[in-house]
Amino acid sequence: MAVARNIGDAYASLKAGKWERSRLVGVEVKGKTLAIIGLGKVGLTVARIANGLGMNLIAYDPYANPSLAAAASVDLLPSLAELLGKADFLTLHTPLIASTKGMIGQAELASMKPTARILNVARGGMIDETALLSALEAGTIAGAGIDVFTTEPPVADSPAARLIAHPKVVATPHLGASTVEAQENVSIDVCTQVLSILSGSLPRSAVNAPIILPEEYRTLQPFVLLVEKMGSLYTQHLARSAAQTQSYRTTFDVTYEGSLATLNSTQPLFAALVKGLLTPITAAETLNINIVNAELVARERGMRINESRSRESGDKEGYSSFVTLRARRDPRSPSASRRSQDQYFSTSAVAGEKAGRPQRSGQDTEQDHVIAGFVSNNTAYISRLGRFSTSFVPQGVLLICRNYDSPGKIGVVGGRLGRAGVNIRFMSVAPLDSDEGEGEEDGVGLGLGKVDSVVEAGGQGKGREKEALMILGVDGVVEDSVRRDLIGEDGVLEASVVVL
Ligand SMILES: NC(=O)C1=CN([C@@H]2O[C@H](COP(=O)(O)OP(=O)(O)OC[C@H]3O[C@@H](n4cnc5c(N)ncnc54)[C@H](O)[C@@H]3O)[C@@H](O)[C@H]2O)C=CC1
Ligand SMILES: O=C(O)C(=O)COP(=O)(O)O
Repeated sequence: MAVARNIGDAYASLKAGKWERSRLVGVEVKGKTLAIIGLGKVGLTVARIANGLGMNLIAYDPYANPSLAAAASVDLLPSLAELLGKADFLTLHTPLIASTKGMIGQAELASMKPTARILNVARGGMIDETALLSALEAGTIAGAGIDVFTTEPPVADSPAARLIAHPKVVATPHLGASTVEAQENVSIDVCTQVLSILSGSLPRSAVNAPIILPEEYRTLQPFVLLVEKMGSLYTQHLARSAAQTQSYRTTFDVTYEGSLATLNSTQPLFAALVKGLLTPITAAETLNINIVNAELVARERGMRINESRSRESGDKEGYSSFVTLRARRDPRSPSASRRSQDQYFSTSAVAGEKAGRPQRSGQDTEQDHVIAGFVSNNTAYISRLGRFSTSFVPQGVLLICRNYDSPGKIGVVGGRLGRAGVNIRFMSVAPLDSDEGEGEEDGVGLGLGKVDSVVEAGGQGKGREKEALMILGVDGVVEDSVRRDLIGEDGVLEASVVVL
């Protein structure tokens, strides 16, 4: 605003005792084109404010999130060259890195309108100070607003110092973040993040992690919880044995479907999966898993995690985003060996690809264990557990029973828990998934270290009867003696207790 209305020059002139109204006529920003280089946190904030001022918004940022840009009414252009010729105001909001250093030099300035005004409040060095000075003097650029310089404070007589002295330049001594509120917010942000990382949550803005914008982070958050619970449920309920789990031979295919597939980064989900898989079998103090170290931890544990995305399935079970975790126990199985070692750690499979979609029915191998889930109203739900279709909130202590789908089972389980004084918070009966055949063992169950959930099989002789799962959310502890009592001809085939 100061550059558009010649505030710096006007201020100096008036203080010098002059009254120069006609020399200091400015321009409106309304209806003008604001070109933004770098549509990150600051760039997007600038765009939203400028939108309110009635400006047309264009941006160049090869890594920007197109949906966030569209939501802020910003037209993302494919090249810097296309952007420059259209700009009435050009504002830079990138970091100073190799690709941005000197990005606006003599040639770029020459390609701009002579009425254009340039702002750099990001980092000194992105605009060539000597070239800008010449363009202002030649009248091929109308004005500049500069908060940051190649050397701070600028050396006397340097191009930066001459820019500061130039009447067409509004200059400030790196004051972008210098407000009472910003300093307070920065302090709060730092403390909040230190606290959250120390308590085991994901870092939101680590410098050595991908950029995840706050909007994206909010979308991801409930899925982070879902995926962590899916991993934990897998380890506690579906992994076949502690020995196999601890050696982590298992290969995991995790598929994000629907709107989740459009996210820039799924690294928080990857980290949550690793954390969930390890939580039930790892000492708490070694569990500080986050987006920075998750891939390393997975590699060290020999876990093979293949992420893929699919934009399809928006209508799957009525939810717009869906996560499927498929565990393949033998990485050398035919389906696994098709992928190269490197691809196991791929975190960027092609959006819309069909390859990563969970394969159903006939294509499930015996060894594959499947857990699927979705988020509704910010709450995570499990929609498939092993061979069974279900819908429950994965939280707290759960007693999971596999039984023949015949009358009386609920009474047996309810009665035994009642006698043990265990309160049932909710119960969900899960039939076989419609794609599943009957009578196959699904390998449910397994006792795992920290979680007291040894499973025993009973009544195996009736293999042709249809089965179902009973999932009970309970308050407090289910003693192992109670769990064992449930297993038998009249009750259930398997029972396990998981803590989520
Ligand atoms: N003057 C001051 O006091 C302040 C300056 N800053 C500076 O503002 C800049 C932006 O900060 P944030 O928005 O928080 O950063 P950010 O990391 O959220 O956004 C930077 C954006 O630049 C984009 N980018 C990276 N390389 C690019 C390239 N070659 N061409 C086009 N776009 C590219 C990235 O994709 C990203 O969207 C930083 O340099 C920061 O240090 C930030 C706050 C205060
Ligand atoms: O946050 C930034 O990038 C800044 O440039 C702010 O700098 P400061 O913290 O005021 O020294």
